[in-house]
Amino acid sequence: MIPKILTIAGSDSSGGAGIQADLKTFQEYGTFGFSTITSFVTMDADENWSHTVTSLSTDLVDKQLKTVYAGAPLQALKTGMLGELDTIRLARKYIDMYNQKNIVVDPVMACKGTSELLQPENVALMKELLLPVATITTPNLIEAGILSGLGELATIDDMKQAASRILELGPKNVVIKGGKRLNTDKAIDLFYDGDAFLLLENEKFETDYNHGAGCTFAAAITAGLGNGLSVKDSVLLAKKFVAAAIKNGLEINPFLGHVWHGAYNQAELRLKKEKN
Ligand SMILES: Nc1ncnc2c1ncn2[C@@H]1O[C@H](COP(=O)(O)OP(=O)(O)O)[C@@H](O)[C@H]1O
Ligand SMILES: Cc1ncc(COP(=O)(O)O)c(C=O)c1O
Repeated sequence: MIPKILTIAGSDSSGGAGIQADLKTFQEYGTFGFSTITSFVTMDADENWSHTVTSLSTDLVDKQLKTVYAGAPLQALKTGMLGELDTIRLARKYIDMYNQKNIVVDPVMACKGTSELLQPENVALMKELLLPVATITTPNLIEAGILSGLGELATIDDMKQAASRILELGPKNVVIKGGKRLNTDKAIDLFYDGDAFLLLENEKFETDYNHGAGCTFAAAITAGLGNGLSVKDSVLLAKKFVAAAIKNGLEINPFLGHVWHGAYNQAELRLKKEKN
């Protein structure tokens, strides 16, 4: 049976991040995507692409979750941008009610290109209710600094310290995305399962077309878990998947460029075609 995967996240109408990134990625992984939308992120072209986040009522979130969980069990769940505080409570309620496994918590706190934090008051509740049940959490460098309480992270050693602190909050695994922000030649992420640190590296691409990279990476890990891969293998494959998506990023509008979620499979297909 095809793995069923749910994303509880915000909608990015521009198509690169949020729910849109998640569903595209789930599909690329051959899994069946479900969604519960928590909020809408809209961007204003007259205001230099400034972001506005409008949250959905908790009642509507509840109705979506009821719909999703009415069917058979879900093999994996990803959380992204969470709207109201009650939405976080609801997510936890459904996780407990349906004994949900394979939970990826992407602790989305800000959109790329904006320094302003999105719903900072959510961070405390996410720490309290979602991180303790997470199979893995996927903070970027800024989010890892905030979750760990260590502030600015500048080195791999800083990332290791942050990873240890984040694991104390309850998730079974953590991957901190050094990505473009870490001052290294390669794009380096740090995976930690409580036993050993593993550095994941790939070429750092010179591109600004990276909108949606974080969502795509977390969605790929979720779909890997849903497909039955181990946590480590899911992370290793997701790193390749998102690297291809960034390498083949697309100019979408005058303000930003998106990762191309279909790039990894298209490259595979091309290779297969060339072999035949
Ligand atoms: N310029 C880049 N070249 C290669 N990989 C990158 C680049 N920027 C980010 N990545 C990778 O993309 C994934 C998402 O990271 P990042 O963009 O930092 O997340 P977020 O969108 O949450 O800030 C990570 O695996 C990171 O290493
Ligand atoms: C709904 C939503 N979720 C998450 C993000 C974070 O995106 P990224 O994957 O680029 O970090 C954004 C950014 O615009 C968004 O609109």
